[in-house]
Amino acid sequence: MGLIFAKLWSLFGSQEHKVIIVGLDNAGKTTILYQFLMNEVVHTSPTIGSNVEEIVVKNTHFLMWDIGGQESLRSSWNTYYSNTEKSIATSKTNAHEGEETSASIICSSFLLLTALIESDFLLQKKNFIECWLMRICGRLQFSSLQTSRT
Ligand SMILES: Nc1nc2c(ncn2[C@@H]2O[C@H](COP(=O)(O)OP(=O)(O)OP(=O)(O)O)[C@@H](O)[C@H]2O)c(=O)[nH]1
Ligand SMILES: [Mg+2]
Repeated sequence: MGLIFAKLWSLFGSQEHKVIIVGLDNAGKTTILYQFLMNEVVHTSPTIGSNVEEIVVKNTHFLMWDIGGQESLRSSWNTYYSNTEKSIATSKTNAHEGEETSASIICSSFLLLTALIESDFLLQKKNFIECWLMRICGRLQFSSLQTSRT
């Protein structure tokens, strides 16, 4: 685990990195963004367009883009992908549609969140992030991937 984190951290360096949070409407993207930022669950409304916030972990700046997931907005998702190094995917726990989420995005999500979990800054969010990851793993049957990374 430590080795994976070291490799990831060397990739991140001390620059600014663009991260997008994608998923279907009502999946919890905006909730996650502000949970990262404020460590609390905030009241949300459906996102029209996007929200963007900066999170600083040590010297690394993550520009987090939370993109609206309503059906009418999904055709614009690809416009957010330029210069994006990492994506965080969200899926509903009780919706069949969640399976549309691609495995590659889930893998990226694992890599980024594994790094964030190891950082001092987000240590207090460890339980929240782990629960969320397990939720995704359970939904998409990725438990073997999680095991292989520990
Ligand atoms: N029970 C439960 N509710 C959640 C969770 N995450 C988000 N919610 C609720 O789900 C609703 C939608 O959350 P949002 O974060 O606005 O969803 P979103 O993915 O940003 O939705 P769009 O902006 O429409 O794409 C809100 O009422 C949240 O409080 C969760 O983990 N558990
Ligand atoms: Mg939203």
